[in-house]
Amino acid sequence: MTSYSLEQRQAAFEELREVKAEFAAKGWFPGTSGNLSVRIGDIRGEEFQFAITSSGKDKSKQTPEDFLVVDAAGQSVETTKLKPSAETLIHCEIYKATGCGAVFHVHTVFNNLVSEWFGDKGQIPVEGVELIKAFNIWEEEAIIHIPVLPNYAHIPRIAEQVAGALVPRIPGIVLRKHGIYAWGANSFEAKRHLEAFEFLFEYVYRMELLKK
Ligand SMILES: CSC[C@@H](O)[C@@H](O)C(=O)COP(=O)(O)O
Ligand SMILES: [Zn+2]
Repeated sequence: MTSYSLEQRQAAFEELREVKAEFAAKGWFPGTSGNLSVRIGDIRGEEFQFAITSSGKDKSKQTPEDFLVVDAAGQSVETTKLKPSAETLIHCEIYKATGCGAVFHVHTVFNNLVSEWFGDKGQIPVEGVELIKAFNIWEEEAIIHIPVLPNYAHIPRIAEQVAGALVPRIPGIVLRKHGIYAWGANSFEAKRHLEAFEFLFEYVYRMELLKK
């Protein structure tokens, strides 16, 4: 059963459309990769719905078939031929575990490089960089650790590990040699978090080279 209005659905699609265009301009959707979602309405018990990008589309193009609405199990709640993102179950797990309002996923060269460099350690350390304030971490010279999970072809296998891998104050999780999932209370916050993560990954990558 759906618990949102047509206006809410349209507003969610519009929000996704804007973020998608901005990320596309940064080159963050190579080869049809990446997926974006925003929750529509509140989480009611275990029930919630969210708008998500449809699978396999060129996310740098804007078309009338870019988004659809799914439920907490990742099933479409609308009669449509569109398929939700192949990684919808990961979004479901992040919404359930965090109660967030938006989840954004991109593949970039920097997130792939650092995920592999620190993959065996299971976390990417970031030491004393100002931009961690984007995560509302205000301690001076704080050291944070961004979790890295192994990447599996079978998405349910990834999804079942998400909740256990989350680190409370870090609004993101990296899949090794795949990409990052970042989230926030709404799309504004999720975007701020994702942009901060990508800045930090480039910083970490370049710093590792400087140390050599
Ligand atoms: C085309 S490679 C990327 C995909 O395998 C996947 O990881 C991805 O991010 C996009 O999948 P999608 O089903 O379009 O949401
Ligand atoms: Zn992906």
